[in-house]
Amino acid sequence: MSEAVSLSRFILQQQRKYPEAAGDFTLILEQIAFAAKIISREVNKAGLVNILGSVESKNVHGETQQKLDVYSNEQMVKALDPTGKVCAMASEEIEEMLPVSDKSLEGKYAVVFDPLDGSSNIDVNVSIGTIFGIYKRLDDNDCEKSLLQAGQSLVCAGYVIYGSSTMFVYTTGQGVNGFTLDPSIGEFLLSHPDIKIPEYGKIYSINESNYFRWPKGIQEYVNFIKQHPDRQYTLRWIGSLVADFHRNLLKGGVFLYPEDSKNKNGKLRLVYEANPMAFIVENAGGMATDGRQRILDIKPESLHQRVPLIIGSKYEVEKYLEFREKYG
Ligand SMILES: O=P(O)(O)OC[C@H]1O[C@](O)(COP(=O)(O)O)[C@@H](O)[C@@H]1O
Ligand SMILES: [Mg+2]
Ligand SMILES: [Mg+2]
Repeated sequence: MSEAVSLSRFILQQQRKYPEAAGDFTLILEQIAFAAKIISREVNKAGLVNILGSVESKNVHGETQQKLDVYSNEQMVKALDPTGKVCAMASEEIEEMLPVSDKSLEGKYAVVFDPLDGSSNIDVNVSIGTIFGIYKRLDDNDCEKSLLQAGQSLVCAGYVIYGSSTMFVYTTGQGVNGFTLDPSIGEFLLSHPDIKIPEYGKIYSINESNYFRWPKGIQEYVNFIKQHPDRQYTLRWIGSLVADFHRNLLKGGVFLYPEDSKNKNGKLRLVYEANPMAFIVENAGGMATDGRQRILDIKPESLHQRVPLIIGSKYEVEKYLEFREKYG
């Protein structure tokens, strides 16, 4: 039986590679894992405690906020701000940049997050998640700028999946590693070292109910993979980006939330959904594009801008780009 390696020990071992490191980054990552454990506890007993359903308020996207959206957002802020290491935060659930307490103004990092991903699945006990990205502070005077950096400037990105087990998956640019929560000891333990996404996959994940609103190139691409001459593809759509992405990361495949006549820029948000996932997939050997350019090259203009997202196994994403090139 291989030795159990806790997330805390793994993070510390990574830190030792940087003798100049002061431990700020380590503390931030530890606090995100801490918030994830608290959210996981509430998710696991969601039907028993008053955390299902929605609250009156709507978020900046006009979506009715779920109680768990609000609760998860609070846990992330409560975990990050007291560190004094985070000078700015951006969350899906909050319109403006999140204010931080005075002592954090000197913080060297900025954190973006989707506190609860897959909100439409909360009340029906289907896997949901949390997504995060960490940037180095850009400018001493204007910390908000640090939140609007291109994804290629991320120093760390990860997600937590609250599914049959709770997993914490992250990368700092040197490989992608997955840790499973052992509730009996309250520790994330290394269970999926050095994850590599297969170059080819047989799974495609797209909300086909948007078919007739797609540009021709996307319709032709989906028609093609349904009648692929050599390989039998299968459709899987959970409706939680984290869960659909996680499955494809392990098994190979492609996730697509492209633009359509209703959602001109797709549905997902660049800063705290597309960028962190793109950083992870590239570090696992995969690809992420908006159909025209690499997601990580896009310079965000606003905290909540949307972007078409095509992400997953290299061959599958390249095949998609071929069809867009050919049919528009
Ligand atoms: O309802 P649709 O159109 O299938 O969209 C599902 C997508 O929307 C999302 O739920 C959006 O994320 P949030 O739940 O964080 O708002 C993604 O997780 C998922 O991939
Ligand atoms: Mg989301
Ligand atoms: Mg969300």
